[in-house]
Amino acid sequence: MSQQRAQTPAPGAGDLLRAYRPGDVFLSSPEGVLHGTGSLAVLNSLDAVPAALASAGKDAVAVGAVPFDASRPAHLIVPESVSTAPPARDGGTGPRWRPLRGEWTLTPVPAPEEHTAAVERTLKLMADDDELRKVVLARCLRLESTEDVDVAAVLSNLLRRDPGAHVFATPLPERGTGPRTLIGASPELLVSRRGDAVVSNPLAGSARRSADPTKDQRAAVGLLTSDKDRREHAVVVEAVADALTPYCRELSVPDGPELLRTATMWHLSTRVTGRLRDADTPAHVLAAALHPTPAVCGTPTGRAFDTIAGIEPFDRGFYTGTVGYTDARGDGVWVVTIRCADTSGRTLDLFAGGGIMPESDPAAELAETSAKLRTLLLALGVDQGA
Ligand SMILES: C=C(O[C@H]1C=CC=C(C(=O)O)[C@@H]1O)C(=O)O
Repeated sequence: MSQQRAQTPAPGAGDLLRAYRPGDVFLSSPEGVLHGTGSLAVLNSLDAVPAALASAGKDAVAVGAVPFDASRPAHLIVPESVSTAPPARDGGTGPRWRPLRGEWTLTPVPAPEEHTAAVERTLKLMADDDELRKVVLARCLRLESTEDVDVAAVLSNLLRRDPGAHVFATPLPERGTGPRTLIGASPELLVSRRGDAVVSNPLAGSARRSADPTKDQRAAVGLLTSDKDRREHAVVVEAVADALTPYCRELSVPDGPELLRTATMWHLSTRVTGRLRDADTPAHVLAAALHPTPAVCGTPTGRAFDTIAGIEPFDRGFYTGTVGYTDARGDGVWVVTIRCADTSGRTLDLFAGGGIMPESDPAAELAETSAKLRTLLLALGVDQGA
């Protein structure tokens, strides 16, 4: 395989954003920005990453997406050329707002009342099965435009609204409607590895933010003190700690969650940190061990997975999978693929889900998915009910 090239002189985050074209890979996180062009290799499994990186040079990276159903093919790329930059900054220095052209038609799949009914069915299943503690149910919102979707503009708007999020755009296998892209702004770090330092930041438990500061603060305090949300969150932290324990000689799990805010949502958040037992364990191996956490699937994993397959009337595809990169040293960042869309041509499929606990209220769960869909809708300039 040819050697991957790195760009010099070092560019800034804004330069990389301006250079992005559909078909490229772009990942921005609080740790830095990565932009890859061209492709030395396309891999359909995380298992193929080490061999591909070994032949692509000492600074090579493999980057891309793994679907929710990890038994299905991943889509990972070893780009021909990779540029990196320090993190995108907050405080008015972000990219300018880029309006999208065209008129939108919105089609929810399933219809909102069917999602509520699906939550009710799930609650019934949980009532009949003591072991089924949590199931994450999602819905899809299909947007059709009268114009081709300007993916670079959506990426720029996501980054402008949420510079601290993990903002990503990565190509997916085409489906006959032109280049296809997975794009989003995830607040949830599945795992990062730098040397022997490991970090995972599970989220679960959500409240919609408000433009009114008093209401916004009330929503945050309500979330932090909600027993139901703290239990929903604890289930995820427990699973993350269990999955990382075999790989870590030290693991630190805070006693209780703190609040994390995005432009549209409050979340309960726990930052789990550790030190690797074997410093040769690469980032994507940790990601594979963690995925799918109960933030996107449920507890126990197998039973929740089957429940989702029996109830959700659409294919999650890459939504609730993981997206990220591993480099030739084994360092990398993998995030949970949420607050995202699968787009090609004039179509965007948006997704949002929420954790169903035995005490969940179906109407509140529907409202939570609507609030989460706003991350993408607002980046598209669509400010109407989802
Ligand atoms: C599944 C999603 O969110 C997860 C991450 C954070 C909070 C969640 C919740 O409160 O239910 C979800 O577990 C989504 O945004 O589609």
